[in-house]
Amino acid sequence: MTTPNQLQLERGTTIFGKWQKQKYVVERLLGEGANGQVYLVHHKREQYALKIGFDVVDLQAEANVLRMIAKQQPELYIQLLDVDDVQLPTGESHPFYIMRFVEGVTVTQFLQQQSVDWFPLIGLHLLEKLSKLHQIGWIFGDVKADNILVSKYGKAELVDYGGATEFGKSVRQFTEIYDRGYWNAGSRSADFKYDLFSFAVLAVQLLEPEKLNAITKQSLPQNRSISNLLDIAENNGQLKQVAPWLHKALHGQFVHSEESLALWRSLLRQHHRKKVAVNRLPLWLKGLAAISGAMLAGATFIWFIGL
Ligand SMILES: Nc1ncnc2c1ncn2[C@@H]1O[C@H](COP(=O)(O)OP(=O)(O)OP(=O)(O)O)[C@@H](O)[C@H]1O
Repeated sequence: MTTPNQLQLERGTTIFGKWQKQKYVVERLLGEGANGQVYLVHHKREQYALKIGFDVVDLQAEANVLRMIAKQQPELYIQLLDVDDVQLPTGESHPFYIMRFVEGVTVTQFLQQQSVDWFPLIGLHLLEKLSKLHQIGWIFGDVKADNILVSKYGKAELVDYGGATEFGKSVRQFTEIYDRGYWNAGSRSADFKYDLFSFAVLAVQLLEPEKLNAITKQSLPQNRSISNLLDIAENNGQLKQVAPWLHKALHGQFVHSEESLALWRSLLRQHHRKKVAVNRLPLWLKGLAAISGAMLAGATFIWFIGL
């Protein structure tokens, strides 16, 4: 049996479905993970993503989840076009399914290529998607950088619904550092707060990767806690802007998903207003503001050491 890292479909390979008799032509590999490989393919002049797996039961379960969510929440634009098996020239049979091709690069690459200033807007798009999923009683489960693709203008999409789980069930698939249990902050039972927690860890990871890495490497499992994450956030300008949101998400204090979305939006608006106000100041006033800022910092320092 071929193992995940042995399978390699060359450009131009034709995938012919055993049962549905549809034909797909491979363009290139989009990505791979523990459950399979995802290829860009074309079919009747349209581009799609084809996920080919190694375990029939796992892939079928994933396809069933996609089908269910697509039906219940059309606003997520999930498409499941075909589910079938293919017999490769090696004689081996593999299950596959066809879904919408999501354009973009991973969120980590996007922030590196553009700027971390895009993070609040990308975060908003993601929270909107998560909230749509929560509305129908499902969580995404495996919120992590590799499962977020970002295209032009910071438009973010979730890929890999393999971890999607109905409220109340045990989370089907998760990645350690984004997991609430890993931080001794709650169970692995699916509720909307689970996704929001992972999103908060993701925020810290995207903006302070080294500091987060140091904590996960150095601290003993029993000593890991959300205060480690909040301490990092306090000392980062971008994270500080959304600190009230991170605090609530990490403590599991949001009452529903829409509340979290509304808070993120209002923090974004506040930040935007501040930026606009500073940009509108005449140059001489900006200088004065900078000087008074420095004076304020100095005064605060003197006040501190005087105590
Ligand atoms: N619909 C899609 N459009 C474009 N790229 C995709 C799509 N689905 C998946 N990918 C790419 O393929 C990669 C691997 O896919 P996926 O995460 O589904 O595999 P996996 O085996 O379930 O991975 P993991 O082990 O992380 O769970 C993704 O990280 C993403 O880069």
